[in-house]
Order: sequence, then C-alpha cells, then structure tokens
Amino acid sequence: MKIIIAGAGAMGSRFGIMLHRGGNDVTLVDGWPAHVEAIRQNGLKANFNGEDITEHIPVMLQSEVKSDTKADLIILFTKSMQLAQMLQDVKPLIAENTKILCLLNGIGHEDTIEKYIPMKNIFIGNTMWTAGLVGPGEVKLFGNGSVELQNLGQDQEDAAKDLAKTLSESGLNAKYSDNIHYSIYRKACVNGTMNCLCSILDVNMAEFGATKPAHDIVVTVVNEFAAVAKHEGVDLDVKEVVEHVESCFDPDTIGKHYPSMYQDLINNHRLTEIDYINGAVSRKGKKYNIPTPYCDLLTQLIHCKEDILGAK
Ligand SMILES: NC(=O)C1=CN([C@@H]2O[C@H](COP(=O)(O)OP(=O)(O)OC[C@H]3O[C@@H](n4cnc5c(N)ncnc54)[C@H](OP(=O)(O)O)[C@@H]3O)[C@@H](O)[C@H]2O)C=CC1
Ligand SMILES: CC(C)(CO)C(=O)C(=O)O
Repeated sequence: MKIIIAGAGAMGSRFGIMLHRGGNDVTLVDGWPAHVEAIRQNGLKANFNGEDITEHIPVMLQSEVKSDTKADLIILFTKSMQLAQMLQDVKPLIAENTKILCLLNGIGHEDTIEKYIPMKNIFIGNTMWTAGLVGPGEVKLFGNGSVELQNLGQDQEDAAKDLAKTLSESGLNAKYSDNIHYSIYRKACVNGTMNCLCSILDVNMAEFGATKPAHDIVVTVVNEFAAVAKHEGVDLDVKEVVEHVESCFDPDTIGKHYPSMYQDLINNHRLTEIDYINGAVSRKGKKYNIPTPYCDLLTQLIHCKEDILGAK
C-alpha cells in the first residue's frame, strides 16, 4: 500500500518506521527542512525500544510535493495548527479514492479536513502510542500503544476495518471503534490533564501521578470535558475515563513519557496545541453556558508560559 505520512515529526516518524518495516511503500512529508535533509542524507534514525536503528524511507519537503504518485492512504500527523496548510500542500498526492486518516490530538479536526477531502474518504481516530524527536532526523521510541479509528463517511465501515488491519499488520495495534467521538473525547481528557499539567509542573506523567492532588485535578478536568461532550451527544463515563487517564501514570508503560506539549513548549519553545484541547473545551463551555474554570485556567497558564518562553 502506498502510504504518505503527512507530518513526519515524532509520531509521524514512529508510524512511518513501523509501517515501512511492515512492508508498506511509505513516503514521509514534512515542513522542517533540516529534518527532511537529515533523513534524506542519513536515513531516519531511531532508538527503537533500546535498539539503535536506521530506516531508509523516501522523504519530501512539504513545499515541494509533486503529483507524480498518488497515495492510497495519507496519515495526518502534524500539530493541530499546521493541519490546514498540510492538507493544502499534499493535494497533489490525493486521488479520487485516497483515504485520509487523522490521528492528531485535539477535538474537532474533521471540521478542517472536510474543507479539503470528500467525507467518504475521511477516517478519524486517536492513538496511545508515544514518540519523541531527539533532533533533525532522529527519534526516540519506547513503550506500547494502540490506535482507534472510524470512518466518517457512510458505508465506509469495511474500509475503516481494513485500515485498522493494515496498521495492525505493522504492529500498531489498531482497532475499529463504533463510537470514535467518545474515543476522541476520552483521549482529549488524557491530553487535557497530562499535557498541560506536566508542562506547567515540569514533570513526566508518572511524577505528576505521584503527587497528592493529582487525582482530584484529573477528576475535575474530566468532569468539565464530560459536561461539554454531553452537549455534543457524547456521553462520557467519567469513572472509566479517569481510570484511563490515570493508567498513564504507570512508569512501566508510558509514565516516563514527557507529553508532546512538554516537548514542544519546554524542550523546544514552540507554540502548543492547548487551544485544540482545554482551550476547545473552554470555548465550547462558553457556547453551551457551562462553567469550565479548570480548563480556562490551564489554557491561560499554558499561554502565559508560551509568552514567558518566547514560544514560536
Ligand atoms: N509525541 C507524542 O508522543 C504524541 C503526539 N500526538 C499528537 O500527534 C500529533 C503530532 O505530534 P508530534 O509527532 O509530537 O509532533 P512533532 O512536534 O514531533 O512534529 C510536528 C512538526 O513540528 C515541526 N517541528 C517539531 N519540532 C521542531 C523543531 N525542534 N524545530 C523545528 N520544527 C519542528 C515539524 O514540522 P514543521 O517544520 O512543518 O513545523 C514537525 O514535523 C500532534 O497532534 C500530537 O498532539 C499523539 C500522541 C502522542
Ligand atoms: C502520550 C500522550 C497520551 C500523553 O498525554 C499524548 O498523547 C501526548 O504526548 O501528546
């Protein structure tokens, strides 16, 4: 299968490496020239569960995408704020039946994708895999993960199941979800707690989980997400979601991971996805007249930290 990874940062590199090793025809597309050049020159280097590997995968700069090949599948792995530009830039690779799978963190990306792609070809989901960029052309990958996905278009359930099968054949542990909006809100609760709190407190997920107030904060934030989700027809089971969030504290699974927001803001002084996570819940809360004080404050604190660190 001809697969394009659109956004080959930490997560795009993980999926690119695993799908390439699984025998797929993978091409990476990214907007960071130094990263693209490093991969082109030296291959994509990864510390993959403790082993140093180099995977030679074709790579294109986003601004230089050519239309000579069309993709069967494009997996979107940009940051939320880069999504629209990437969709614009990969247009030459899209044929009538090219499927688009969006696995970004955050809520509501389908509203952006629908402007570029016919509904029948859109698949959305989320992932519990983790990844970290060490530097241009180099990533660190450890731990296990999973993917959940579903079709947005009618009559595309079999295609969604086939997609999950393709990912699983490369070890990505993907499954079809019959209620992806639940899964996306549930994952947003993970990010709406771990990503901002680890960034503000300068800790990894296990260290945050070991603090006394951690549980109360998680419960309060999840309740705010649940109240907003209910207005959108998504009925979150708060107890189950809190347990899911707290499973990330385990240092033997992904607890030692510094969330992607930490990597952006603290390590690289880059702007964060907060407006697509807690910020999205704050905005929706205002729209539905639901108070979301923790999400409001967490969003503002992250924006303060972006200003303090001169994030770009
Ligand atoms: N990392 C993780 O563990 C997880 C991330 N996610 C989600 O996956 C999506 C992709 O995230 P992730 O893979 O972490 O993104 P990355 O930050 O690793 O990469 C995204 C893009 O940002 C730019 N970039 C990143 N770092 C630098 C840098 N130091 N200097 C210059 N440019 C840089 C590059 O593109 P450009 O030059 O075009 O800006 C890069 O392709 C997000 O929605 C994220 O929330 C989901 C689960 C886990
Ligand atoms: C790994 C996880 C679940 C942590 O919140 C994540 O999605 C991220 O790093 O953005």
